[in-house]
Amino acid sequence: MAAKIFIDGEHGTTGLQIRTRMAERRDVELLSIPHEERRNPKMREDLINSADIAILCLPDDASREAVGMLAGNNSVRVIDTSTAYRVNPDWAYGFAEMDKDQAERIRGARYVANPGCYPTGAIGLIRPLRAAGIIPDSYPVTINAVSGYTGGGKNLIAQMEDKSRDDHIDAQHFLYGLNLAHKHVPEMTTHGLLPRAPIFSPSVGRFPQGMLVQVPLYLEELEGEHNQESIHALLSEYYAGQDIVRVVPLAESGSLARLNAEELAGQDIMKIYVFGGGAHVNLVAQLDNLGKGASGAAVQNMDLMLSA
Ligand SMILES: NC(=O)C1=CN([C@@H]2O[C@H](COP(=O)(O)OP(=O)(O)OC[C@H]3O[C@@H](n4cnc5c(N)ncnc54)[C@H](OP(=O)(O)O)[C@@H]3O)[C@@H](O)[C@H]2O)C=CC1
Ligand SMILES: CC(=O)N[C@@H](CCC(=O)OP(=O)(O)O)C(=O)O
Repeated sequence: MAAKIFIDGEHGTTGLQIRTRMAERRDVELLSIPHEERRNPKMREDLINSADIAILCLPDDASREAVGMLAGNNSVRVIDTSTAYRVNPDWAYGFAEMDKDQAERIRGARYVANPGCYPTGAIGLIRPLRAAGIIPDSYPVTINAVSGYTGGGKNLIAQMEDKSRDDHIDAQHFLYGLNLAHKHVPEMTTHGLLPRAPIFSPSVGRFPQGMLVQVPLYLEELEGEHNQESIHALLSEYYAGQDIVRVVPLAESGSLARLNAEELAGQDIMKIYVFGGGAHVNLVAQLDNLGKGASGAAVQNMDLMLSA
């Protein structure tokens, strides 16, 4: 029998992309809410409680409200794409490749918190080196990133595209999160296995989908003797045996003069590059903020849960 899936927030940016990815599938039955009823609490509550898996594509507060609608229900499983539960130990963190047992945790979980787009890149770069003891506790980790503007949902999309709005943004590229307290920092710290918060500086470019996340490192400050090759070998081994997170061979990355933030738009994979050489390396993750950074990961997690 087809599994019943309800996407609460199906008319938003992340929800629509999940719906598109499931359109041709016969193994799932999508329970749908009409656009004009999308904020109707009674209808949402009925649909959430009728699903095998509810995928929440809502702002944090609305996600918490949706989870509250499941009081007394012990069967519906939840994937939440918001920030609300990402560092909650009762929820499995939905980044299947982040360590060897994570896919199994997701498969067996009732509650799965889908990672943020920036944390997917940052954790993907940092966690293997922290797990191996190569980035010491004292290392001052910094993360710089650029996202496509769909990362800000319907509101930012309208601000970027609609010139008639009072709050129209005409910049080609802007920094934000200038107080260095972006909502993703706790998630990067926890799942990056960092003993203190990294400095995270996000930015947005005038392109809809795509993302680059950079973690530059001083090799001499790492634990043990390291060079570009040894860091690359460690990451390659860490991500061996699956094909969603791909470590780009040094021969390929070494021949690049530029890296395009939009390269993986429309794809659900993430590529990891080890640039640099000499005294420094720059670890870079390239992904689609709506792919492995949101909707692609949600569908991957749903598939894991359905395979339990
Ligand atoms: N966009 C991205 O790249 C990523 C987004 N996320 C997260 O995914 C979640 C959804 O984001 P995104 O799709 O970008 O946002 P959007 O603003 O594009 O979509 C959110 C949807 O939720 C609906 N909604 C808002 N409040 C309520 C409510 N109280 N009850 C029912 N429906 C409601 C909105 O309705 P209305 O049309 O009326 O506003 C809209 O359809 C957020 O938590 C976001 O942080 C995570 C990773 C990446
Ligand atoms: C470009 C942009 O605005 N991006 C969003 C994060 C996108 C994302 O990962 O969303 P959640 O963590 O909210 O689920 C932001 O910085 O708030």
